[in-house]
Amino acid sequence: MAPKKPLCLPALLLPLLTLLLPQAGTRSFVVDRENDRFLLDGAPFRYVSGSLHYFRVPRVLWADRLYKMRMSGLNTVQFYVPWNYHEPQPGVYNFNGSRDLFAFLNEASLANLLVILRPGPYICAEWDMGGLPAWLLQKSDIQLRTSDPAFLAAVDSWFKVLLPKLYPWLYHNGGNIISIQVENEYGSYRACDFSYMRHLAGLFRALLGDRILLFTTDGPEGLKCGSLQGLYTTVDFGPADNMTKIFGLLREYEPHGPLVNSEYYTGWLDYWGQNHSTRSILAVTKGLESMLKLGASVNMYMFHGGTNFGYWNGADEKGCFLPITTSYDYDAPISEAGDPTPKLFALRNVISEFQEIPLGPLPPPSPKMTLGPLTLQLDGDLLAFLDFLCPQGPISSILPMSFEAVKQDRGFVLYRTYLTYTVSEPTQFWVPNNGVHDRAYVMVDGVFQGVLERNMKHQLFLMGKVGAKLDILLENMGRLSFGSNSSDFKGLLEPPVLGQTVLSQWLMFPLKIDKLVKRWFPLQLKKRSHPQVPSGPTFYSTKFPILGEGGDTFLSLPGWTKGQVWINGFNLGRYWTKRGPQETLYVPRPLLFSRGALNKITLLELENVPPQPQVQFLDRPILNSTLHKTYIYSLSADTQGASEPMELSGH
Ligand SMILES: CCCCNC(=S)N1C[C@H](O)[C@@H](O)[C@@H](O)[C@H]1CO
Repeated sequence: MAPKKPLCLPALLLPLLTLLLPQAGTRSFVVDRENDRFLLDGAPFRYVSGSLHYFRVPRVLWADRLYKMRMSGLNTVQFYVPWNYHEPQPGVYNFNGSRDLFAFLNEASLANLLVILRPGPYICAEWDMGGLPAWLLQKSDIQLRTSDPAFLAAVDSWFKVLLPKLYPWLYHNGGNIISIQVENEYGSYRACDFSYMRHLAGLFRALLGDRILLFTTDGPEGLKCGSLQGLYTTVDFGPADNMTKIFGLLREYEPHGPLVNSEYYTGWLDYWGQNHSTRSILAVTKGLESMLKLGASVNMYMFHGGTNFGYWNGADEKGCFLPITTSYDYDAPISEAGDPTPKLFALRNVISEFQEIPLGPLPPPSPKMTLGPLTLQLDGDLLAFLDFLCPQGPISSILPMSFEAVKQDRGFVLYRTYLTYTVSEPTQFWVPNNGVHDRAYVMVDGVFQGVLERNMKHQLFLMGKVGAKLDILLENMGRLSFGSNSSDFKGLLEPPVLGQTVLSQWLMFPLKIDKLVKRWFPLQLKKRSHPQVPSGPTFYSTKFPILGEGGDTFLSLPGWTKGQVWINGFNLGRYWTKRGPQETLYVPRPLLFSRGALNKITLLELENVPPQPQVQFLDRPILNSTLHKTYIYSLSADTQGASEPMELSGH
């Protein structure tokens, strides 16, 4: 059902346009307030929906996942549109390949699924900066998610590109989008800026017409600041919450119309360094059954979680800085590898009590593959490839500059200075005001000295001769996606101190590591320098064939500490074996070459390489490893002294 692309007509002509589109007059999705229900084409309709994020699933697997959702008994799929995934620089738009949102809409249509679309501009989803583009922070005083004119100008510019493209996909225009959410849990944000929400509502109406159902979603505590006249109010809550109480609260905002839970949590997210989260099948199914009995429409968040490939994970800050893991399995009904779980069959049984589900079996789990162990070869330390990693050369400044100031959104920046005097005794090296955002790997003349981490209490002591090179590789571990501190600047935000001396005269090297790794594959760059003893940020790689057809697999990195992985040039995401709870990375079968063709795996190990630099491919994931408690510290004011490790409270 690929509707024809509309002309880009002025908004006032939109209503006329709908009469020209095929089937436009006969299709409708509306709220029937008299009978507390939705009507689809005039008939009573309740959606049973699931969340799946196209930006967390390789495009070649979209159809497979959507088919499984349909066969589970869902009639609708809900997904966000991350602004930062589609507008990498101001005015530069990308809707191609894995970013082709319209191809995803079409796949949903082919799977006979209606769509609930959530374009933000802020989305959260544990996604980097909650979906907002990092380049907004180049105006360092911008007030995100408010009626700040600078923020609204960027929002307007983005939505004037996106929303007209969605117009033909609206249900009443012949498409499959039945409703669109404005912002996301705005009531949980500190600003409570009603002129901002009114601006968004006006913009959506102007660009989408007045027939599409616009709604808001908030937790029970957010309804006051998150709901708005003219937008249908919905709530989100999980199996452990008091449904009766929360729906009662909702009725204070929507006395009539269908009850809607827009995010019924089937599982939960994971943070590096915290225990793996799960939600019981019994609790999740009981809650769904209760809501369906009430006639409520429900979206299960997540129905299929997928993966935070690359650097796309977001973060949370609860005392410690808590990056989200690479896996977004979410203990969801469909696993990260796309396999049906016992939770899915249990939910399918519940759904079948209330509405017809498609006949036929759910597809079985996909074939899995084991391989290895593979021994990796040392390509060289990261510093050896600096010319390739930063071909345009460094930016020089007296004080260190942030990622935003050097226009690097994610990944790594190398900060370099030279000792202007000899430090003959081990001398404390630190960054005031918790100024490491987020992890610093410190080297003196190329020799790894150790790590400083945001909100953690590490102590480093350095020595060096006058003129010694002091290098700090700064890692952006993902921008805060939730909470009030939404302007999460990255980099060395304060000049480091050695003993009593504030270090100045810095060179900043924004590193284009992904470009280098892609160039390596299939080319093998000549080693730039004789590799030193492997320590600190170091590249390793190897090539390997898959003799048979192969299958999905899970990369295990026993003994490695922390870093980034690429397979055939694709950035698979972060690993942090030493911190857990995730110990394996999902490798989708379509990333791999089979029948003997050579694949290439490249690691950037940031800390310490194991004596045996080997990796393995397993036929099952390990997402709940025992945490290494030494890596969990309390937060304290100065964050510079050692503290006793403690376990953070899980969710
Ligand atoms: C640590 C949770 C931060 C708040 N987010 C919550 S409650 N959630 C609601 C939010 O709308 C959604 O995008 C997800 O972020 C979800 C948690 O998976």
